[in-house]
Amino acid sequence: MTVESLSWRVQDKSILNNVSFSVCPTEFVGIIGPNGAGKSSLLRCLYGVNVPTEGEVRIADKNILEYSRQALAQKIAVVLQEPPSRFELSVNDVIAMGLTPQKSLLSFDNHLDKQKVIEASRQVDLLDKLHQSFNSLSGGEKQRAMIARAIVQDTHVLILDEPTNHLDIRHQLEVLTLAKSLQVTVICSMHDLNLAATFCDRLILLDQGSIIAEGSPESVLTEANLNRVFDIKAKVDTHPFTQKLRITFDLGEHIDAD
Ligand SMILES: Nc1ncnc2c1ncn2[C@@H]1O[C@H](COP(=O)(O)OP(=O)(O)OP(=O)(O)O)[C@@H](O)[C@H]1O
Repeated sequence: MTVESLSWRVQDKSILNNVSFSVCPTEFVGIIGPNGAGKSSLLRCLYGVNVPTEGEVRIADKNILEYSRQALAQKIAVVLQEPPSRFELSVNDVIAMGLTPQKSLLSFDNHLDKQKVIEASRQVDLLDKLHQSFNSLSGGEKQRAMIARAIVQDTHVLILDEPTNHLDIRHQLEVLTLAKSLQVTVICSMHDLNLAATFCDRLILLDQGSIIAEGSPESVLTEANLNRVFDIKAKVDTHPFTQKLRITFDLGEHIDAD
C-alpha cells in the first residue's frame, strides 16, 4: 500500500496535510498521535470511505477508488473502534460475514467455511460463544468477534482502528500478538504507546494532520517527540521483559525528563 501526497479537507477545514508513506507486505505499522490528530481520518482514506481532496492511496499500483466494493473487501479487512451494535445475529453469523467478499452471490457456506469460522473464533477466544447473539456480548467480546470476522476475510491488508479499545490487558496483548502472527500487512491506530513500541515494526506519528515523525519505534518514540506532541514529560527506557522500549510519562510534576 502506498499513500501519496494525501490531503483531506472537510468544510474548508484541513484535516490531513500532504501525507505520504508506503507499507511493505507483512509490515505492522502503528499510527499514533494525540486526540484529533487525524488517525481515524487517515485510516478511513486507506479503506476508501474518505475520498482524498488531493493525492491517492494505491494497492498493487492501482488507486483504491478504482476497485469495486467487493474487490476492495478482498484486499482490505477493517476493524473499527466501536463494533456495530445493530447485529441481530449470532456470533457465528457475524464472523461468517467475513467470508462474503470471497464468495459469489449464490454460493453457500461449505465445510471449509465453517472450519474457518470455528478456527477464527478459537483464535479470539470466543469458541464457546458462537451461538450466543452478537448483541449480548460484552464490549471486549464484540471487538474480538469483529477481529475474527476480519481473520476469515483472509485479506493481505488488515486495518485496525484502536483495536484494543474495550479489551482487558490480557486480551490487548493476545489480540495484537494474533494480528502480528497473521503474516499480513497491519496498519493500526493506537493510543497505548507501550503497546505500539512492543508490536509495531514502524510508527507514524501524526499531529494536526501532518506526519511529525516516521520510522522505527526507537526513532519515533523519543522523549523530545513525545514531550512536544503530547505535551507531557516522557521517559523512555527498556522494558524489563520484552527488551523493547518502555515509556513512562507524567504531566511534569513528578519527573524531571531533561
Ligand atoms: N466528517 C468530518 N467532518 C468534520 N470534521 C471531521 C470529520 N471527520 C473528522 N473530523 C475532524 O478531524 C479531526 C481529526 O479527527 P480523527 O477522528 O481523524 O482524529 P483521531 O486522531 O482519530 O482522534 P482520536 O484519537 O480522538 O480518535 C478532528 O478535529 C475531527 O473533529
